[in-house]
Amino acid sequence: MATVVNQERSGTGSSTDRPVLQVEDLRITYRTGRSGRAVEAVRGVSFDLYPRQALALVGESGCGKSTLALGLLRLLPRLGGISGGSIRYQPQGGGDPVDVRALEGRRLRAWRWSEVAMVFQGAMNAFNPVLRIEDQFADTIRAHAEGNGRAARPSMREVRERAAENLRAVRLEPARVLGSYPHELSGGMRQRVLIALSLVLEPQVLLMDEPTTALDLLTQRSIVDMLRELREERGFALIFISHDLALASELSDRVATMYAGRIIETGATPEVFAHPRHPYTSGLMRAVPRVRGGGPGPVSIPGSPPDLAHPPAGCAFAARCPHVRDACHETDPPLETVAVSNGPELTAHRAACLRWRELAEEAAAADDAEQAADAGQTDDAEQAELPQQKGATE
Ligand SMILES: Nc1ncnc2c1ncn2[C@@H]1O[C@H](COP(=O)(O)OP(=O)(O)OP(=O)(O)O)[C@@H](O)[C@H]1O
Repeated sequence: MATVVNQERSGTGSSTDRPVLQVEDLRITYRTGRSGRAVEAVRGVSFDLYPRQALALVGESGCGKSTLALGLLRLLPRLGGISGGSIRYQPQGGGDPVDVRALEGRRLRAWRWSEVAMVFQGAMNAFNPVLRIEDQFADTIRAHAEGNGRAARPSMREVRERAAENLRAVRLEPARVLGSYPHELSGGMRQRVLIALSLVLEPQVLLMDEPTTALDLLTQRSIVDMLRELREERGFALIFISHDLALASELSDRVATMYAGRIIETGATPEVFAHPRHPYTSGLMRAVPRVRGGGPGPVSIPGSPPDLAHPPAGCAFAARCPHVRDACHETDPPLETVAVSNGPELTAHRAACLRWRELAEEAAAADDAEQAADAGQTDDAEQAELPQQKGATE
């Protein structure tokens, strides 16, 4: 087990870093309807997040990504709650780890935002529409100063200075933005302001739900570049939720595919996308259209995720899996280490599929056959060209 823990160390964090967040067998349950029927939306999720690491959570709608993020921040709606497992947070510069499940009241509010902050989906709804941007900064900075028992209330000048510093960090002109109302800014600017607001208390972890949804492609591009630079400059770890695999591949060091409330595949992002070992991850990748064309067109995954009020026996993906066998309906496979990448990002690649070994062998054989066919075609083409070239020189 000790080796697996070491292999988990990954991303840009060094192997001597301690995880900033350790999530162990986390379970989150919603009570729904009059009967209070239980729906387990997160069903035993474990992962370690290292300083400076960026982890992408991918998967279809309803797989539990947002519930997991809200649970990590203890921001679940009233009918939801953590029903099992643990979340441990390691403060920067040492100190005792924090049991996040045990935080309450003032301590919880002080921890949120100043240690772990979240940028929610939909930049407009996250603002108070009647407050200028500088007042939104003032609210955040002052609320946390009070929460931490600071005697003097930060002055508006201090607020403006801190806000300006953070706005410049997200490439916005403070003079243009501070006095504006949210509706006076473009979508891309609002998203940048939200990122600046979430970073103003210098959290160690930033959670983002769909960081670039509803933005045009060029704006998405600049937000992605900015996030990458900011992470390098400030050294926070990032967890982001995305439906967009291209974004995940660009912005994350590590990816976790979620399905029916579980992580069913995880590993260093380049390794997982080059060699997906769970048929669900492969299916998600095949469902993405290729911008440059070539190769087969996108293929959707038939069916939809299971109803978590009645989770199926065995593998939750079995009903939709093109490689299903009878055993898949009986056994719920655990995450198994399928490969270890020994590059700068030492990470265990793990997948929860009974058939991963066979499928990996089949995929390797198909790759070999394809390469042999390509080589054959090249030889044929060269042979076909030779007489012409000869003819041309004669
Ligand atoms: N407020 C709620 N009350 C009851 N059940 C909920 C609630 N929110 C989510 N769920 C249940 O939890 C499951 C996971 O939902 P969640 O929103 O976390 O998924 P998601 O992967 O983040 O989807 P999306 O990408 O659409 O946000 C849903 O299928 C639903 O059954």
